[in-house]
Amino acid sequence: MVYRLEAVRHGYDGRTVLAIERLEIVPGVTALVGENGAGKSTLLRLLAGIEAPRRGRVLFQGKPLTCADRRRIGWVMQHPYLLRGSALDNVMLGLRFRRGGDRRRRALAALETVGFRADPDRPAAMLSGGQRQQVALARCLVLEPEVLLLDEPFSHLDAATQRWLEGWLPAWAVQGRAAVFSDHAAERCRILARQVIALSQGRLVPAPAANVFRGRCEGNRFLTKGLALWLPEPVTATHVAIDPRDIVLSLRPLQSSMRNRFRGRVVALAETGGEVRVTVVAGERFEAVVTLASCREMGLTPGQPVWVNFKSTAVRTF
Ligand SMILES: Nc1ncnc2c1ncn2[C@@H]1O[C@H](COP(=O)(O)OP(=O)(O)OP(=O)(O)O)[C@@H](O)[C@H]1O
Repeated sequence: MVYRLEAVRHGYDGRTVLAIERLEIVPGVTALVGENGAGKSTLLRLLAGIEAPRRGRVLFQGKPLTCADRRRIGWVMQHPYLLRGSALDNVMLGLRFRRGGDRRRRALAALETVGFRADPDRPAAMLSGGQRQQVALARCLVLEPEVLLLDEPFSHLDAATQRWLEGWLPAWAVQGRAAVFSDHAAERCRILARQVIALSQGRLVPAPAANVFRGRCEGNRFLTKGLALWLPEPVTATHVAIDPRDIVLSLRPLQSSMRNRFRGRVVALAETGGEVRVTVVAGERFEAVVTLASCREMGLTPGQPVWVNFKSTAVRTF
């Protein structure tokens, strides 16, 4: 195990933004997924040792994380800060305090590893967002870290570089190494990562971070702002989550045992790898995943009325 978090509470200005009772991160690729402000970057900063939690412990390879461990952990920020000078200067900079000669050769090799195709002597100020990400990644890799923490690494990359990173990340995170990245694309997280950590409002959620609604329980109903959902049994909870794959869309009310049925309207459709993610507003904003074939069969288009159906047992509470 690479990390273990125990009873961690962290926040700013007296506000708790992260509350994690227990979390273990294993070697390989781990994805952090959640809405804007869910706490992904905050968690990455704790894993990087840049900030210490207000309460609780972050263990790194079984021992409390210390400043000395920081040199074994590479951290690439969402908006990497590059210094003046060339791309190559930026990568060589990290090697200033490291032993071993031929810093230029090592830095060039790191740039090549991350697929940097521009002139290494090009001033950093003239690089694109994606190239800056690559330089920041190379600057980490040249220090040969055991762990890589990447904050939304895909967000500024063009399609080709995204594909490159999708292939590179799992290939790097082998032999005990760990890579943790945050992302908004739940699909990519599921494909790339061995472990997906879903966060919502600073808490771990036991489901993909889609269809997470806040509210209160009343018997075996859960009341959100816009809906009353059926639960299998009365519980106490402040949130519910429904896996998008547990939602059945239909053009007419279904004759079935599914107790949760809501009439709504399609607002967006996004195709990924033979599947379509359909966003429907039906009291709340739902995401459902359907096959391309059934999407075509139903003739789903934005604005179309549809029914959102799911079983009470598909509603997870926490
Ligand atoms: N330095 C800070 N000072 C005050 N509040 C902060 C600070 N950093 C983060 N926060 C707050 O903590 C919460 C979690 O923020 P965080 O950046 O970790 O979320 P995130 O999941 O990474 O979001 P995004 O996907 O938008 O980057 C937010 O409400 C944010 O406003």
